[in-house]
Amino acid sequence: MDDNAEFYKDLPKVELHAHLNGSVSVQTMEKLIRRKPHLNIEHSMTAIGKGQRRTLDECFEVFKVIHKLVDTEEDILMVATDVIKEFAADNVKYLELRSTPREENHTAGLTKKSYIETVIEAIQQCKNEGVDIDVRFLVAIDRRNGAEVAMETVKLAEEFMLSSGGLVVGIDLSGDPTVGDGRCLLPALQRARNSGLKLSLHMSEVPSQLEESELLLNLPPDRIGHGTFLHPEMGGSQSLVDRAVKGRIPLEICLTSNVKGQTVPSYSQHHLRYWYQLGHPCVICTDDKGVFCTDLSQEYQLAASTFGLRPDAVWTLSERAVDCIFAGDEVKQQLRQKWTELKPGLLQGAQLQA
Ligand SMILES: CNc1ncnc2c1ncn2[C@@H]1O[C@H](COP(=O)(O)O)[C@@H](O)[C@H]1O
Ligand SMILES: [Zn+2]
Repeated sequence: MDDNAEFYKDLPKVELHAHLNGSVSVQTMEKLIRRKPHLNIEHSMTAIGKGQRRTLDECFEVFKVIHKLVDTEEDILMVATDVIKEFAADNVKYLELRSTPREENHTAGLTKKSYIETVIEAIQQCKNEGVDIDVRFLVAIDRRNGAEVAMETVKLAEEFMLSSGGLVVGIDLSGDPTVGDGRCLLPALQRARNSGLKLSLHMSEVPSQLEESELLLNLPPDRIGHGTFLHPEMGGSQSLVDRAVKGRIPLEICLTSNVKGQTVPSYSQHHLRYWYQLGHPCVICTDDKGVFCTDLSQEYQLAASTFGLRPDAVWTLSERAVDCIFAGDEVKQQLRQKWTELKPGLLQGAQLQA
């Protein structure tokens, strides 16, 4: 990696693909482990360090461990405020957090509703404290839980879309891609779309999801998570690519997540190359900054060093991400203004160093 780390850190950024419980930092994890010593959980069980890789299956085991540590309103409030502040410290100016509402029978009071309320409370607390970041929330559907839970989740999201003052903006479809069938989730996703919730769907994160991806693309989604195996060279199809291109449906790109989860063999073989060369909207994201030990600055730096992007191209990548956010035009305008103000100082500095 080049030593121009400061440029990537100072770059104003937009984060659109961050799972709350995958984004928990080492520092926050320490606090959680101290709260629940009886669980005998060690750091090595909650993160995948430098140079390490896991199968995607093993990644999903990590989430199970983290969920044991984060199972009360108090935990969720702490985790969410810490995560928001960490993104802000990394110069993320706009963040869409996503999380799967859980109810925990053994802990008094945690319901799916209070789960969402607690995340919203964290967002509001950060706002009241003047943390310099605009945060929105996507309510997540875990595909393994089936059609009924998906519908229930959409109804909850609809309620909060109306009552949260614009904080809940959409739905995420995620969870272990090797489990469950996206087909049965279509009615819930369709309903979400009709009610004005935006859709960000994990699609073709693993091979042989061709049919499912076709159905999901018919909705269509507002953004695609990963899309690793959509294109023909990866066993996808030209018609899938054509549809994504025609709809200009942005791809959320998570380099380290894909390499550490071994769905992509190496950074240089990442599908960002394919889509970037097409001129398709691609947004650099972290996915799970805690689990994969990264941050958004590092992901931008990796994209630049892997694909030879000069500072002005990196700037354009971060600026274009603003076009892909789910919040309305007014927010987009405010962000564009911010980017315009910051541009001269940052690019001049980068050119001098280059
Ligand atoms: C690595 N690639 C991935 N693919 C699919 N889903 C993923 C994921 N990474 C995270 N999640 C989803 O996010 C949950 C954890 O955050 P929340 O408890 O919701 O905040 C995981 O349980 C999974 O459903
Ligand atoms: Zn994801």
